[in-house]
Amino acid sequence: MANEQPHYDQVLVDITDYVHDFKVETSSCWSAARMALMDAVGCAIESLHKNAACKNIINAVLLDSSDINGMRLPGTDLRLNPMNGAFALGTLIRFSDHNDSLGGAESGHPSDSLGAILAVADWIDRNERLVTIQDLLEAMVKAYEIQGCFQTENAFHAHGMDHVILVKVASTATACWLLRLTKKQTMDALSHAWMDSAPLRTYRSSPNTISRKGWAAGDACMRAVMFAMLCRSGVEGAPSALTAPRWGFYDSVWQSASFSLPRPYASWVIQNVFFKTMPAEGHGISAVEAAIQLSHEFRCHDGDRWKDIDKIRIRSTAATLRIISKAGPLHSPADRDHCIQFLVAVALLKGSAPEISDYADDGPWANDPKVDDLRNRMVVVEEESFTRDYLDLDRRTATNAVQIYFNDGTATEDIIVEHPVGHSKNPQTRPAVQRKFKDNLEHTYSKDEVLSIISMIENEHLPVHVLTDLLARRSSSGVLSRL
Ligand SMILES: C[C@H](C(=O)O)[C@@](O)(CC(=O)O)C(=O)O
Repeated sequence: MANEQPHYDQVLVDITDYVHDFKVETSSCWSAARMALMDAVGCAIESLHKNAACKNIINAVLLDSSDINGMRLPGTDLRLNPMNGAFALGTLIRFSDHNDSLGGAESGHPSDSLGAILAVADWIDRNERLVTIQDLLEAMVKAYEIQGCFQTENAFHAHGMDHVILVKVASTATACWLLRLTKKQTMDALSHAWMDSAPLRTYRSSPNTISRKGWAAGDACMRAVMFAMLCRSGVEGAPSALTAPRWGFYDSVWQSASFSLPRPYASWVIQNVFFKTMPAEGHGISAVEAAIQLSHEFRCHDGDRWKDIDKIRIRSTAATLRIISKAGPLHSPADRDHCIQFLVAVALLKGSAPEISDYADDGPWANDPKVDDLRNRMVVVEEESFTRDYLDLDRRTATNAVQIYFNDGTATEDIIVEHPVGHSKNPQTRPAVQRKFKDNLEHTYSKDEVLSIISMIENEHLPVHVLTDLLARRSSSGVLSRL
């Protein structure tokens, strides 16, 4: 075979042209990006305060690192190099399964990339040149779009791959843009992201659902920043990383000649993500809403009333059955927040949505026999029309239907929820996301500080470090400390 230098793959060219040349202009897009930024920052602060396991994982990687001019990790007094910062922030945002998500042939969390974007933006702003809130928001719009366009029609899970490959690609592209790499350097860095491929998604699925699903995004963010930094320093890429016969991504792992993309990259995704109003796997959230409604109507959370339940039927999408329908013991918080039967049982018994502490091994529900008892009475089936509408870009429903059958032969209405709160088509979404942000921030910041953070996010000219300075918290000793 002739060892000719290949042209850059079209996928690399298109992502690069988009990330360097696209201009975000519409005000609805800026406002969507602000809301996404607030939500993701809130999720990071929430994990820091409510998820000890998350802190242990970050500590294990950071050791005692600190960098005097480093990016400031929100909620802490850590100053980190951008790679460590991307790991830590990406993990904090994602760990509690509360950050925004997007369905499609592949599902995923577009805000995972903020781990890389904010780490890099803050680090550049402190060390090299001004980076404004507007730059940060623009990078978010672009990362969301790249990840979301790939998610729409390409099922990475069908190849065993985890969707964080897209976090890696989207974060690499936007880190390169923020760092002002040339187009050639950007394509080189992107080629590394594709060559890196994806971890196996077995850590997200039964019987191996483990906490790695919560730090995989941090890992992807960290590698993305590393590729951008390497290529900035002149490291070469592999122009045909995807299309090279035999060894490229397509021949090696994709078993197909290309990806399918729904439309040219623009700014659709940021305006259509699903904001989670409860920390739970996204495909189960409308079932939780239905279960809460039923719990209130039939007082399932009252005393022994749950014992009158004979059967619970959940109709759902193929994605739900593939990702979160599980029988048998649940072994960890990750296993529980990825189990639709656990989510519905807790919602029925509590009469409200599960919270982070409800998943803990020593939490109130993990060892409550009522939960398993109810789980055993559930039947989860696919409703093909739900799957179709979920994949239909115009409808994008996230439907579950829940119906309870009682021992006396009666049954409840079949409660169908198509657009749960958090969906862009649900009018309650914006106020709910604003409430969630305030609740998450008020763990750490005073009400006045929360108002200042909101007005900083609204100030497009503000240097990013001014925001991250306000988000930083001193430890009681006033010195740099680990989490
Ligand atoms: C996007 C999903 C979620 O809402 O958490 C997902 O469950 C998707 C998946 O497992 O494929 C996730 O863990 O990222």
